[in-house]
Amino acid sequence: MLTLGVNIDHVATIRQARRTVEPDPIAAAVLAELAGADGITAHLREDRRHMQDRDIRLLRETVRTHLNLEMAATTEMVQIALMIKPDYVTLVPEKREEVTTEGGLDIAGQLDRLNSVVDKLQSASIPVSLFIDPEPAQIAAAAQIKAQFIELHTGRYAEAREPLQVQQELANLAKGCELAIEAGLRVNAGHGLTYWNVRPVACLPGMEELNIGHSIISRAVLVGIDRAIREMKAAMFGIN
Ligand SMILES: CC(=O)[C@@H](O)[C@H](O)COP(=O)(O)O
Ligand SMILES: NCC(=O)COP(=O)(O)O
Repeated sequence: MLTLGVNIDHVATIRQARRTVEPDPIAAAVLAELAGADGITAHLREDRRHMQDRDIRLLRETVRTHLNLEMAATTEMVQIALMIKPDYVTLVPEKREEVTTEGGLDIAGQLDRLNSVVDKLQSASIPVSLFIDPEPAQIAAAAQIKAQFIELHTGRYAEAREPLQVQQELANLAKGCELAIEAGLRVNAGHGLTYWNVRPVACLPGMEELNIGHSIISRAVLVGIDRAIREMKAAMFGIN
């Protein structure tokens, strides 16, 4: 059954705009779970632009579904993950200057380094997901280093505007999903998914979890987080 991981980073983005204590992403996570979130996703960026270390510690104590910690594959982040023990880690590429995560990990280009990070996390019983573009070489590399999951980066699909381009990007995601499952990987997806574009991705055979943040939190500012999450689940499952 397809699940929804609600990414609460942008609750922290609003708090950090004033370096104050509200809104608290921990409260948002509790409300998200009450509204039907199947998991909570949080990205602890190296520059701490939104989530803070304290948030991750408290989320670990309070999340009742599962906690997906998104992080760069750095020594500092691996230490944090080993201490926090999230339910799974998603390794993502990070650039200080980017507005948001611009592309997937180049696993094929840093196989040894990522292999060692995946090993460290898995040795501590933390399953690992790798955030990648739907490219056959990256999928093969993810299988080679024995990650349990990949998360297909849906950014190019979300940004496509011409109908043919949208279809092409969706076909790339479908092919990526199929190749990954054949290679023994479990498949999640996310980035840039909205109420309007989520359904075709939700329908891809074998898709396990969609991680969605910006669109849900944007709607939550206007209609409340409970309604925003219930409406996203309805959009995923094609319920009007
Ligand atoms: C990896 C990913 O797609 C999301 O976690 C995204 O990075 C949300 O955080 P930012 O908006 O800081 O990029
Ligand atoms: N990994 C994707 C994610 O967690 C949420 O991305 P977005 O919906 O905020 O673009």
